[in-house]
Amino acid sequence: MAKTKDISLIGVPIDLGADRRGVDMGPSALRVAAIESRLASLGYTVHDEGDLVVRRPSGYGAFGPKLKFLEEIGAVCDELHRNVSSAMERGRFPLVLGGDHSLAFGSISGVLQHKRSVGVIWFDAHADLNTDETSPSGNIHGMSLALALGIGHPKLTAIGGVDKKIDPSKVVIVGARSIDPGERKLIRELGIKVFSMHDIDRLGMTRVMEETIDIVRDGTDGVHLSLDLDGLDPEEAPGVGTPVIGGMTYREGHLAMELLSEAGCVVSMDIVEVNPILDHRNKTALVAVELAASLLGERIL
Ligand SMILES: NC(=[NH2+])NCCC[C@H](N)C(=O)O
Ligand SMILES: [Mn+2]
Ligand SMILES: [Mn+2]
Repeated sequence: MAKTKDISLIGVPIDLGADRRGVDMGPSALRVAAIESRLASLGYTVHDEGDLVVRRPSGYGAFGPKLKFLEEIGAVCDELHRNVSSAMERGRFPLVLGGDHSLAFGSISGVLQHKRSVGVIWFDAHADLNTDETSPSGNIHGMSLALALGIGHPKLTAIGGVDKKIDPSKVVIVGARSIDPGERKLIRELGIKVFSMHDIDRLGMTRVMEETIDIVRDGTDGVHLSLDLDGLDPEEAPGVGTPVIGGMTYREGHLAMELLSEAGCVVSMDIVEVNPILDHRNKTALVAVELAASLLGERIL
């Protein structure tokens, strides 16, 4: 699908944005699941750029339990912003291997450096639209979409340049089934389009993705896909830290990727929340690699 034939794999071994430890081993689990050779078999030249360095904290840090590990997460997102940006500068497709979902505002700000306007598809059981004021947990992985919209702690929203953020009318959340009260309020205020599991059940994935693609592609010059594995049902993707029952099936996930691949609009991607400690025989990383391969052009026939 993508016009670019070079992919940069950027590992971000961070688990500080979430409560359950172990998601920092996600990049390794995805490599063990053969992400590099799978994408190479589709004709891409894959450049594995290794992992970013994540500082080890001693406590929650200066901002306390309402914004846990803000300094370390901010530092790694700043670094990721530079890495994604330089991959795009070299004409490569940045594929970010997480790590928890806090990293996404770093990758999105990197993409924004190169595009006038970017659409975002947030594939997730959650909305990740909390701020330090609304978050029930203080975990930054539940705040990253809000941060990408420029909402949240200024120390984090400043990453990548304050003036350029994504437009809420160009964001679509797909697969949501666990939304906090403050997030619901923000979704209404900003008019963010959400296809919840209820909508997927009623409309079917084909219609959901057709409408999603229309929204994110219209008036933008590229789409960032942020794929949180907990969007899938825990039956298909058990290795995640915040599983929510009633998610997408394996086929629904694939169909979404195949339709996106046909649309040819995705320019960058995150794979996040793969936690091998909670997984069964690397099942979740293997599914993630399947989905990435579908997105990047693999077909049944
Ligand atoms: N990326 C994720 N898995 N986010 C889960 C967020 C859970 C909850 N909404 C919170 O803010 O704490
Ligand atoms: Mn998420
Ligand atoms: Mn999630």
